[in-house]
Amino acid sequence: MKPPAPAAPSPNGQAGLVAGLYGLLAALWIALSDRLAALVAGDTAQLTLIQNYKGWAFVAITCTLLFFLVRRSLSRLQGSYRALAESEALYESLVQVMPQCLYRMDRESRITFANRALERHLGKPREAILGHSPREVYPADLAAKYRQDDLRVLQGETLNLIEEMVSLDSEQRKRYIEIVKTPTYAPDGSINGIQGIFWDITARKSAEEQIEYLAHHDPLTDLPNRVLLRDRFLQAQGQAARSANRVAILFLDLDHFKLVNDTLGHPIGDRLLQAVAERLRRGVRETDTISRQGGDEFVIVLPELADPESAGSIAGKLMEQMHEPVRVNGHRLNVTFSLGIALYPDDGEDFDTLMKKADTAMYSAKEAGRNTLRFFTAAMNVEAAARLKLQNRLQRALEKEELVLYYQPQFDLASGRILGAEALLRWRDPERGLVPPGEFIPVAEDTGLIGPIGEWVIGEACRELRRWHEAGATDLTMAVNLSPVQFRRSRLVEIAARALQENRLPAECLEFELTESLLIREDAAILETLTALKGLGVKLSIDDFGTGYSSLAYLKRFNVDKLKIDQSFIRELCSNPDDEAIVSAVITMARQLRLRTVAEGVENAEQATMLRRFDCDEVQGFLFGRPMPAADFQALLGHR
Ligand SMILES: Nc1nc2c(ncn2[C@@H]2O[C@H](COP(=O)(O)O[C@H]3[C@@H](O)[C@H](n4cnc5c(=O)[nH]c(N)nc54)O[C@@H]3COP(=O)(O)O)[C@@H](O)[C@H]2O)c(=O)[nH]1
Repeated sequence: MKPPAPAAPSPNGQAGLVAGLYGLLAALWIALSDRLAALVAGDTAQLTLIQNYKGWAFVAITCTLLFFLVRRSLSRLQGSYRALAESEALYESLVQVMPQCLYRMDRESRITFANRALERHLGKPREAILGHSPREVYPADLAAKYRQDDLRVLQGETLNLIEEMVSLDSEQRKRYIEIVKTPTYAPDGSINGIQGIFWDITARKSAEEQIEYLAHHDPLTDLPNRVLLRDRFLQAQGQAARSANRVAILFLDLDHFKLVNDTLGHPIGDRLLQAVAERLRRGVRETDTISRQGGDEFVIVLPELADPESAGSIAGKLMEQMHEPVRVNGHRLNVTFSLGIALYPDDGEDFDTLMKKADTAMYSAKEAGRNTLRFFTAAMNVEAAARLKLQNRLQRALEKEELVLYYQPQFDLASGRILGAEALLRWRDPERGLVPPGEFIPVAEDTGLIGPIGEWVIGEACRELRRWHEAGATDLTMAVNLSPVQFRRSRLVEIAARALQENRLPAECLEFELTESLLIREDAAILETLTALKGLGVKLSIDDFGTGYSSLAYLKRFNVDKLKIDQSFIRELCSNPDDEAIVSAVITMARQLRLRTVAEGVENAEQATMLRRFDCDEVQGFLFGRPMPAADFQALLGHR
């Protein structure tokens, strides 16, 4: 917008006023002075005298008048000069200290004014800027863009121009600026140039870009997140709809990742996720999108697939890629995952439906034993609904006191004396009756419910053992199963110590059954917990011995007391020479290491006879007694 002209007194008007006043005074003097002199003079001599002096009087009066008028004008002018100088100084100081870059240009885009901020921005002194045009400062494409904008301003098409542009600073780095350009006007109102003010918004721009990136990526793995994945799926869906191809959604969940997190700690878990992300990246095409959904879940969108089999073979390759263990901080971790596949348009049209179905298929792969893949089928929906229901109901089972412990007796093989029992969890579900632990413990581990459930099991097993001791069976022991997940989540040592103290039980009559998978992890926290448990005086045994890992080093490191030979070796002990050899070897080795042995799953007398021949210390199995409710176990004790 053209600026309004400042309101100043007109010089012609001022001069005309002075001349008019003077003319009026002179005319009045000429017309009236002689008459006035004749009127006031008493005689001719007096009149002559007055006439002699009246000319001088006129000069004196007009000089005085001129003096005051000129002085008034000059002091006004001086005031204006002073005000102008002050405003000029103010303007100059503001313009020079302002952080924004300010410049003026003529119609040919030659810079006629530049403030210090612009000098700093360009890294050049004012002399090197003035008289030059952006063409000499910026690369051709940038200068051309600036000139285009300038022409619009010069034509008055766009008077104010605010836009984000790219500029180059003194080190030729790309900077983002926001700029306002307005025309400048000559006194006759014509546009004679451009003035521009711009400021650096690079920091804001990169913060915006960072926010934008974070909104679409997973910070741990740098992979796209669900938001970006949805976008990519929509693009792939559009292409597939045109080409009559398919899009596959692969839902991957690492097997036993919780265990890694819970036993080796979150930093190792994070590194593992990063390593897995890297391997997945290597296993897919540029056009495929891998994303992390959070936790240990990854989702891959495969666009433009000709047939469902292609999705299966890509998924198979990804699984093969995991065969090589992942090395993290000196740990060699075997990584497998369960993978579910849903296809567009076969299994659904929209992203959310397909994600849900791929997730359901992944769960089905987990249930099928993990480290496998499943395509979605309609029957899986029914299973998924059942699993969700189980999760919700298990949450309430503990509060509603629906969990119970059964006790399976353990015997000294040589004497047949009852030594104690293993506490085995059951869920007395009002809908389904007695539910075995295998059906709900994995769900409890997945949801974190194993913490409170495990705490209740330890407390209840100790209360029951107290009852037996009070009934006189003070030599009996109680074995309790521990889930590896309980090791990091709950305060295991504190819980065990409290249960023993509240029930006034000696620590050595409580035994924790641990899995081999827990012990092979070289984790300081696990070692610390096990050492503290041993410090309390409780016993440790290794459950399902022989089915897990072949490293026996942990037997020494964790100071265990007992090996429980897995029932899979006992089942065919009398008919399979391999099982016979394994059981015999384990018992011999345990004896050398001064560890006790328990054979579990003993179902017939032949097995018991052979175990006796091998000098096995203890037995547990249906031959001697099934897991039973507390009342039945107490009755059993009454008959000893
Ligand atoms: N973290 C926790 N895990 C628990 C708890 N309670 C049980 N469990 C785990 O569930 C597994 C299965 O237990 P269950 O279904 O009770 O089976 C036990 C016995 O019933 C069964 N058994 C015993 N003798 C025989 C036999 O002669 N034949 C035969 N076919 N089965 C038999 O073996 C299971 C006991 O095994 P183990 O623990 O290895 O001694 C169970 O293995 C636990 O892992 C719990 O409170 N917390």
